[in-house]
Amino acid sequence: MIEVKDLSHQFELGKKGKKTTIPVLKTVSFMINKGEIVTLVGRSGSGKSTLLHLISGFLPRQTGTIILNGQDVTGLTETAFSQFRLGTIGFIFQNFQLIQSMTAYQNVELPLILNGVSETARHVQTLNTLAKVGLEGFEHHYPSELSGGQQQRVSVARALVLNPLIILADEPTGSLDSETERDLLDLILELNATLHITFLIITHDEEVAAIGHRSLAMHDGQLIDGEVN
Ligand SMILES: Nc1ncnc2c1ncn2[C@@H]1O[C@H](COP(=O)(O)OP(=O)(O)OP(=O)(O)O)[C@@H](O)[C@H]1O
Repeated sequence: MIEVKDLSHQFELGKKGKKTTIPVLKTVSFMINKGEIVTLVGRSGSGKSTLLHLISGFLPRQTGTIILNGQDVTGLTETAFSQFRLGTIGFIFQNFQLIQSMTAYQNVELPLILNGVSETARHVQTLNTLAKVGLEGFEHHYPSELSGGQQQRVSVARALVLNPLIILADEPTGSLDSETERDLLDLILELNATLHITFLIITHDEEVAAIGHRSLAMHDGQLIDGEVN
């Protein structure tokens, strides 16, 4: 489902004539099968977010190959990648990244609007998805009127609404207390079991790492052997 081959990345700092190159990823290769939950662990600065941003196309690839659901995305134009991403990948972030001026309903409806779904179908899918994450009755609440756990559920619903095959998550429980964290982990396990969504989850948290079928460990931009839980 996710295949990464010889992916390297470097950032350039400084102005012309005084440029410094920082190698952040060094020929990273791995494969994740459909339906796996894989956690990505490693010290701060080891390159985890950079790897996730390259897989999602948020950062332009420099060298190496990324294949998602059998499609080599490295040859796609930015527009084609955006379209592909919309129907294939959902995202969950530590700080939820909800649009504050929109209700829970509107936040979840947005990907459907971007994907050209009709208003009637949008209504059904948005309500169904909010129900799936246990947020019936909270449709008209703004993010500021929801708890952290509820906001993260809205962001999970937004990630789910276009039926993605893959969900990429960057420290999804980083802003949650331990009880709310457990609820979110149970939701991830349920989505994986019922919808067979493949998850790649960056985490520093042992409880999160424990739900993975496997763990990939990064060190200084390189992948050191993954562990099977
Ligand atoms: N836009 C950028 N420009 C320059 N350097 C960057 C940029 N983004 C990240 N870096 C550097 O790349 C390295 C890897 O960063 P990255 O965010 O991928 O690490 P991480 O493992 O996700 O860390 P954390 O666990 O703290 O989120 C760090 O040294 C960081 O300073």
